[in-house]
Amino acid sequence: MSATSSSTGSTDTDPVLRTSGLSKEFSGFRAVSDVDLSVAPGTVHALVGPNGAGKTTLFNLLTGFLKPSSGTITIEGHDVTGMRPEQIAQRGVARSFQIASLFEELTLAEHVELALQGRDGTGYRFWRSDKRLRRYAAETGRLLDQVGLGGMSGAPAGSLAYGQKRALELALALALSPRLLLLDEPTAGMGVEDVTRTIELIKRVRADRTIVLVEHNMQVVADLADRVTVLQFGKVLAEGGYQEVRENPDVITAYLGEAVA
Ligand SMILES: Nc1ncnc2c1ncn2[C@@H]1O[C@H](COP(=O)(O)OP(=O)(O)OP(=O)(O)O)[C@@H](O)[C@H]1O
Repeated sequence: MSATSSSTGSTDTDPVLRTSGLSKEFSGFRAVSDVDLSVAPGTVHALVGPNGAGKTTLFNLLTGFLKPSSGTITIEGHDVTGMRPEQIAQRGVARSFQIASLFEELTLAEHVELALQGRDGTGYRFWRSDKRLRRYAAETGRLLDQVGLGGMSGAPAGSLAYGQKRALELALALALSPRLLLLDEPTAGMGVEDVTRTIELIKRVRADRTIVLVEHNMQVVADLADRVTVLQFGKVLAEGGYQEVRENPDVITAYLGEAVA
């Protein structure tokens, strides 16, 4: 016997995330069409594809921010189809937060402490919970260190540079101790140095978890992804290792089409 059974009845080689026939229509337009996706435990799985291929829509379906028109989503063997984002989060899934969700005047430490309170279900009552927040000080420090913001815990989020804000978002997602981490374009809008730093950061935090990332930057995909799913027109065009998919003639044609457009 090579795989151990967990309390959910799944094994450690079963997919962490699986979709079957997953589709999303917007007024009759199929943005995601019949997608079968299987994400193996402990892997970094990239979703790529030309503009408008359906990556963000698929990401939003996986995290419960959109409800599928048809098909199913299972996480660690549990059917989560149609569940709300917070119900999916309770299953050990976190997505990267958007910068818009940061509060300019709250410090980095306060952001992380609030995320930790949210994880523990103690609510977000930060205006009367000084004692509670101190409970989280050590964990907060560790998380900020992990994303390279250790020396800045008392700084307001509004004072951070763009790359640092993205690093803080990652710390907020990690605060939920997710087994499955979903990252939507973690390097979007970054300069070369921040991209390199983010790649190293994701390499550090990938231990003991599974990561799905939507990413345009092929260098990032090449460096990080064990498996790549290429989408086009809402459908899976190809899947495999990075080298395998980049040599796939259909993928080359899809990206050339985008370059010409
Ligand atoms: N809420 C919506 N209503 C109608 N159409 C939508 C909606 N959201 C997305 N679409 C359409 O669905 C298709 C897929 O969009 P999506 O944003 O998922 O693609 P993407 O691969 O993430 O693109 P990009 O790389 O440009 O971000 C596009 O044609 C888009 O216009």
